[in-house]
Amino acid sequence: MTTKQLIAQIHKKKSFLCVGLDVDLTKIPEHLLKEEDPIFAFNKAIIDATHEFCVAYKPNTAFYEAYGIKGWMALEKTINYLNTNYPEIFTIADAKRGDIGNTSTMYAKAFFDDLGFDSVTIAPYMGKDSVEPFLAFEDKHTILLALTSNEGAFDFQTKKLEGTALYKQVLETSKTYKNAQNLMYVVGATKATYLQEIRQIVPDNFLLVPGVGAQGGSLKEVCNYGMNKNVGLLVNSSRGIIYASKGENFAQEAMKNAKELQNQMAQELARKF
Ligand SMILES: O=C(O)c1cc(=O)[nH]c(=O)n1[C@@H]1O[C@H](COP(=O)(O)O)[C@@H](O)[C@H]1O
Repeated sequence: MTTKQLIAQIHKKKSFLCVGLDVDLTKIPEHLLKEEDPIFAFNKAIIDATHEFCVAYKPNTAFYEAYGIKGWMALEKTINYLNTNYPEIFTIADAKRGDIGNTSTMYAKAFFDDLGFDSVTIAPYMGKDSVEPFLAFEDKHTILLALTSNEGAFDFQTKKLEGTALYKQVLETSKTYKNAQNLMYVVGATKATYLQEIRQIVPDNFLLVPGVGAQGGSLKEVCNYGMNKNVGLLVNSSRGIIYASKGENFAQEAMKNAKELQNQMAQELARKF
């Protein structure tokens, strides 16, 4: 999906919500555990109930890898289900990869060619030659970790190196990479006050913003500081939506939570556009 198509979907649905599909078998309704593939059954129900209110889904691959071959097959079924039934939805493989060049090429093939995701999250620590193999897929998006939502972000990301915070160097340097126009960046909602400065460095790129909901980030602050002329935001909530209820009505309750966030987003969009 192109950035232009993503922006059109955001305006059409009045939403820049990304629903995180972080499936934990201990948290899903018990009746689903009897299904042949409980993870996919859960995802299918959540997707069918929430797709009207969001523009993206983000399965975090850890939650699939943890269940071995069955988990990986559930991930494959989930992305195939999305690509077949909801091709207008932007898909993110939250895999946080990045390695020496030839290995990154294989990761890129896995998520872009084999699974058919629109984008993948990448850790920038290994630098240019670890990121460019993902950017070589010109019709795909590479989402680089910039300033993450967790406490450990202060260990390295905000530390100054030659006078400039490391996360700012990630933003500046990655702009020089080949096909940098296909870069998006992760900025945690819990770090919303940093967004003003981040927008000075990357005014045009989309930002994937996790951390509203379970981690306590504020959607309003994210919008105030992070929205650009093309909206430029995908705000993710995982647990806050998909685990709204453990009962038979889990999908309806997830829909209510997705709709509530979408409503808030529609108000923010109406203020700006
Ligand atoms: O790359 C991410 O998506 C990510 C980056 C970050 O800084 N913080 C963060 O929480 N995430 C992911 O976003 C999701 C947040 O989930 P909830 O806290 O349940 O909404 C998880 O899949 C995290 O791995």
